Amino acid sequence: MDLINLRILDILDIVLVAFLLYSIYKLVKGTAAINIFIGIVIIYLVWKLTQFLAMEMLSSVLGEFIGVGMFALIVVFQQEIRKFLLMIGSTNFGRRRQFLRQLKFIRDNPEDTITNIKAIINACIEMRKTHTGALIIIKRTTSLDFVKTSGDSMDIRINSPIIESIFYKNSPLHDGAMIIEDNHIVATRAILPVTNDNNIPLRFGLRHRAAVGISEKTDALALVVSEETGRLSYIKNGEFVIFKTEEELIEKIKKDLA
Ligand SMILES: Nc1ncnc2c1ncn2[C@@H]1O[C@H](COP(=O)(O)OP(=O)(O)OP(=O)(O)O)[C@@H](O)[C@H]1O
Repeated sequence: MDLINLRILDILDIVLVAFLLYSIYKLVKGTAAINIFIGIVIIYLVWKLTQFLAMEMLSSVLGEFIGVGMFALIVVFQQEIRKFLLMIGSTNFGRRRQFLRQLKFIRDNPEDTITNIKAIINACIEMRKTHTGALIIIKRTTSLDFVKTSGDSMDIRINSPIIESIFYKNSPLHDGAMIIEDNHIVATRAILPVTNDNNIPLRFGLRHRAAVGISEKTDALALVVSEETGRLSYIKNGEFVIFKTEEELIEKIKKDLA
């Protein structure tokens, strides 16, 4: 019986390690960190080999290096570790969030709690036509207080004309990002952290880099209307999400907010 238990646990152990390694690989894939990740794996394998071959000196040097390296890793992979923890946190909290939302419906007015995605996308469609640049951030679970404080605080229930007029080129509020929480615009002119990802094509400037940056550091969703091309982009978890039609985009955002 014990043997069977041990085997099941062993399999579970291997599956979990494989999942962990795959998650780390997925996070660092396409970034400069992939080379560091491969470097660490190589050093670890060489260390294990020197231990196996009883090469005392080299093994102890590499052992020391790996010991100190753990702290260095936390510094080097700070952003990736943050993203990883966020990824775990948001999947676990997904259901709880839905439950809390349902509780909120009972307590609050649904017009305040359910984000009017259609109104946001309709505003984006209008802004596309006129090549009006826009950067809209929708909060999920992570607090956006640290970016809200960089802009102007507001409390406006979402509707398309308001969004369009905020981003209207001559509006004093058009610069920076708009922050949305539930069904309210809670800040405008917010300054977002810009991503360091070198893989973003050069044609994307600071507006897009800021959208990628905030979606890397938090679980917020970002919508960008390009002033240059009129293109509408949807960014989640630091990546551009592909969609064919506006209806498909609305469905995707609905799902991501659920
Ligand atoms: N860190 C930031 N946080 C919030 N908004 C920003 C940030 N950086 C730039 N922006 C906004 O993006 C606007 C223009 O940026 P830029 O032209 O470099 O972006 P872009 O990605 O090329 O977008 P577009 O395609 O609209 O030109 C700025 O005027 C500002 O409103």
